[in-house]
Amino acid sequence: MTTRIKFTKMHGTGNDYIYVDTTRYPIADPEKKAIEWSKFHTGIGSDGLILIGVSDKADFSMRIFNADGSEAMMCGNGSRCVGKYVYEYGLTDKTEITLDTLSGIKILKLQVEGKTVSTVTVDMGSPQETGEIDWKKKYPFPSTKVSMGNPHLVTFVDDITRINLPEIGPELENHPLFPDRTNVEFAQIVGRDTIRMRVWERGSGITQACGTGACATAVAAFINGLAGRKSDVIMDGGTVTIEWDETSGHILMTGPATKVFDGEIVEEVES
Ligand SMILES: N[C@H](CCC[C@H](N)C(=O)O)C(=O)O
Repeated sequence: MTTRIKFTKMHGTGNDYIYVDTTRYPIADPEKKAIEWSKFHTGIGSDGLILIGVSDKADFSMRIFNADGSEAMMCGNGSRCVGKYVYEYGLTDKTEITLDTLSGIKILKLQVEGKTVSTVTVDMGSPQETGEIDWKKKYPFPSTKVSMGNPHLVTFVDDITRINLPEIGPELENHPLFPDRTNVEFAQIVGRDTIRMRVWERGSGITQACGTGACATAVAAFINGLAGRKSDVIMDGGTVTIEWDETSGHILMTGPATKVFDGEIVEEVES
């Protein structure tokens, strides 16, 4: 017997995922499929798998699985692409959408040009925890922990090109200080309210961008007096604008969402 699963490949500033509408194509074992389909040479190739579903608390739900199969609480770049998907594939005609995630309900505002969604602003809620880490002699820099529902470790350096991310990324991701591991961001202030950031993502390694990581970086920059409440975060795959709204305390992330292609997975299953 064969199963057919239609999917859409999308990216937000280069952070690419496989998107499946589980109202039409249910996925029984998403952890396993995320590992299998994310592989570049034997699968589709992506940073992970995102499942779009229904919710009794919001317009839609989103689940995100990293390339190693681990499920995360939230995906900033992914949430923008979900907004684009549900509008362009006719699941809604609303341009303000609520999205149920493991880190709570997020509000998406779609910027529409004709029939396509070009950019999305996501109300990411408030940062849930911050803290400073002094590594003492272990590392020559302090770091800032910021939770956006998922854990981030942000470190500011004078020259980001000198950071060996493939080496230090997994070291910090798996440091004993972080029982659930952590996402790892290195950042450099390159102008007024302009931050260059690179990321080693928990469960996916180096990605082109990280939406929650950009939020965490902007929060850490403001806390450390390195930027104002609104800043542009420039990542390998593109730039997002982050605003820490003073009145609500919420973080607003605005950035692009791009569709790459539609595909179909046809799998033989034992009957
Ligand atoms: N690797 C992250 C999930 C993906 C987040 C990122 N791609 C984003 O855009 O926020 C974690 O394990 O918490």
